[in-house]
Amino acid sequence: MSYAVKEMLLTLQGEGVQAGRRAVFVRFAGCNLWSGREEDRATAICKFCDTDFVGMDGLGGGRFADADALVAAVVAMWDGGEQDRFVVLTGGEPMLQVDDALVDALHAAGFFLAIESNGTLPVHPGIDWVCISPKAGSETVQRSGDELKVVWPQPGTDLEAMEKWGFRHFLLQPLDDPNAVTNQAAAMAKVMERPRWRLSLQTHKLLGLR
Ligand SMILES: C[S@@+](CC[C@H](N)C(=O)[O-])C[C@H]1O[C@@H](n2cnc3c(N)ncnc32)[C@H](O)[C@@H]1O
Ligand SMILES: Nc1nc2[nH]cc(C(=O)O)c2c(=O)[nH]1
Ligand code: SF4
Ligand SMILES: [Mg+2]
Repeated sequence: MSYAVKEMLLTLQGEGVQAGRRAVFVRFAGCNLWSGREEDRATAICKFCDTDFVGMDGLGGGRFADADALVAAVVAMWDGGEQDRFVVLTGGEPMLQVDDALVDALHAAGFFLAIESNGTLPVHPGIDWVCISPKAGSETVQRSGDELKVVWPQPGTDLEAMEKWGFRHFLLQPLDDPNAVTNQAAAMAKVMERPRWRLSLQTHKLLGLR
């Protein structure tokens, strides 16, 4: 299978329990909860997306003919030794494209594989670190993994029900929109009220990283 990649970048994982780790990000093109067009945002299932995932025109992006071609680009972007190789598969929705061939080829190249997924599709069982970020109005079928990262506030979200899901870590990430300061306060207040949850900040935005 070929892969449509919006962009590829070397940066620090900014969010969640792995925040601070050097990582290659592979941002797959396309999502099943929003077209990515601004004129469709108001009617999309996911309305608050902070990401451009349309097309293959970003830095390091393109159409990769097969898993070996994509992994060669990831290795080149890693630009380091063979230890501690870390790749984050994101998007868009990566589970629309991630398959056995890609997971096997990334593992063969020595990478630890993390994914950022909206949970509407089962995550590939070979992924080493599963981050699910559910979206109100969609069905979360992937209810287990390493971290559940809920963007907050998000009307229609039942945190108590989610606490019964099979995750190791439960995170609230303030919604980044024009009300970001209010949203940060709401997320902090919710963590004080429900200590199962901890705060996830988008540290790359605070640091001016991509
Ligand atoms: C752009 S999404 C791509 C991966 C996948 N489609 C998903 O939603 O998990 C990456 C992460 O950014 C989060 N995110 C997107 N827009 C956000 C916003 N405006 N404020 C805070 N987090 C946001 C998502 O919830 C997700 O955890
Ligand atoms: N630095 C950085 N960390 C991230 N963690 C998750 C991201 C994403 O968009 O999936 C992201 C991102 O876009 N940049
Ligand atoms: S599911 Fe993820 S990529 Fe898709 S629109 Fe929502 S935040 Fe953006
Ligand atoms: Mg992002």
